Amino acid sequence: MGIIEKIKEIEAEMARTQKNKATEYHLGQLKAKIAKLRTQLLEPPKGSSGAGDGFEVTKFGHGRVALIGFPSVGKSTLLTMLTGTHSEAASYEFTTLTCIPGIIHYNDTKIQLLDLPGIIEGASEGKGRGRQVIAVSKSSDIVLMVLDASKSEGHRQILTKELEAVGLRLNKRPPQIYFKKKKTGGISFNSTLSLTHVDEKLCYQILHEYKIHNAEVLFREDATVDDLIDVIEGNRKYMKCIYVYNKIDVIGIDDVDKLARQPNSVVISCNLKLNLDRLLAKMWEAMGLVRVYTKPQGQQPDFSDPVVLSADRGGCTVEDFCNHIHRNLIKDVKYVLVWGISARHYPQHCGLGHVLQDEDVVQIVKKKEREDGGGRGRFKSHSTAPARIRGVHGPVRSGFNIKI
Ligand SMILES: Nc1nc2c(ncn2[C@@H]2O[C@H](COP(=O)(O)OP(=O)(O)OP(=O)(O)O)[C@@H](O)[C@H]2O)c(=O)[nH]1
Ligand SMILES: [K+]
Ligand SMILES: [Mg+2]
Repeated sequence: MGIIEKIKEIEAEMARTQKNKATEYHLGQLKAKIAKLRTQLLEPPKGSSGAGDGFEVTKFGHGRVALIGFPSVGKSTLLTMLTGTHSEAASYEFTTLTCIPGIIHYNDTKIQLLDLPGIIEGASEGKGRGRQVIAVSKSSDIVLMVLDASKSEGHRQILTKELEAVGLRLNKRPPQIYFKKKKTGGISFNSTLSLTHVDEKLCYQILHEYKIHNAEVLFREDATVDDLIDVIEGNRKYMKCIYVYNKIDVIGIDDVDKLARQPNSVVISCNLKLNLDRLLAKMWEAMGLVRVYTKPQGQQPDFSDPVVLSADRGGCTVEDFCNHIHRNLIKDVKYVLVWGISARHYPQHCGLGHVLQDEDVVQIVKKKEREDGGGRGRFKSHSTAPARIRGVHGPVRSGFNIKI
């Protein structure tokens, strides 16, 4: 029996089993069995490199966004609109057969947008190009799930299930469960609060299913069996997802309003060019990119070319910033001067651990080098730059006046 058949069989058994206190251990065990099989399913076949079939597109820019959706929801139309790169669009399904990259220029950064073939129910088990599409979406920073506003709301659930089946967790944070395998000592099970979904016995059973007999488990929230399995599997990818409802030109205003009010959702129309700026703003926000402008000593900051950092990819500290500029720079840095949202006063003297925020300005002060203006006190008395009020003032550069 193949892996998919085994999964189907267990799913059928779960559907047959009534949910109650007496069956919860058995159901938990079945869930773990399915999770293990799904992980097996994800292992690339021997001798293959994973995605394959022209789907490996070189990463480019400061972040990567994948367009995931059923066929003919308008993914390719959207890529063409946002990037200017042409991707064939047509009224028949599966027009796009491979991965097509484009570049969005936004807020002085470059974001790689990937158009992908449509996926359908069963994609996680290899239907259509599901496996390749999913591999590419895992390689991206966020997902735009493109949906046809005129079609069933159920599509969103189906796609979410497909992505969950391969270990993607959309708009969720990792469960607050500490888990560490040990060599000896048995299993220690603890929690910082009273649990309503999992007890010691159930936890033991799940661990047993994974042949884990020595481990430390600490629940820091009232997590579920699924959460526990996610933590044990350890291969889940937590990603932001924006639900993009396209084609609002063909539905009524009441329906548009309902869709627009859902969390993490944007309603658009490619045909009428409606709300695309809102989509870009949401996408940007979800990516959490941090632009840092460097200010050479004695000169105005260079506002044309930010160093782009990200908390998810590499971190946003002063140290990350320095390493971004040059990997040997760090040993010469005495401290840095920071202007912007992360600074309490301008300029703030900061060490390597200081966490930078979007649109901060940084001047590096090297060892054996005098800082700007000959000293902190004097510099401070000259710095009158007002803190930027988001959304009211323009970007920091316009309201920013650094005395040099
Ligand atoms: N009414 C309307 N139609 C749209 C809109 N955007 C795209 N379409 C149409 O929807 C059809 C499918 O568009 P595509 O861009 O090919 O969709 P896709 O998701 O890339 O499709 P596949 O590559 O086949 O998965 C085309 O006929 C488009 O013209 C829109 O905002 N409103
Ligand atoms: K199409
Ligand atoms: Mg397409």
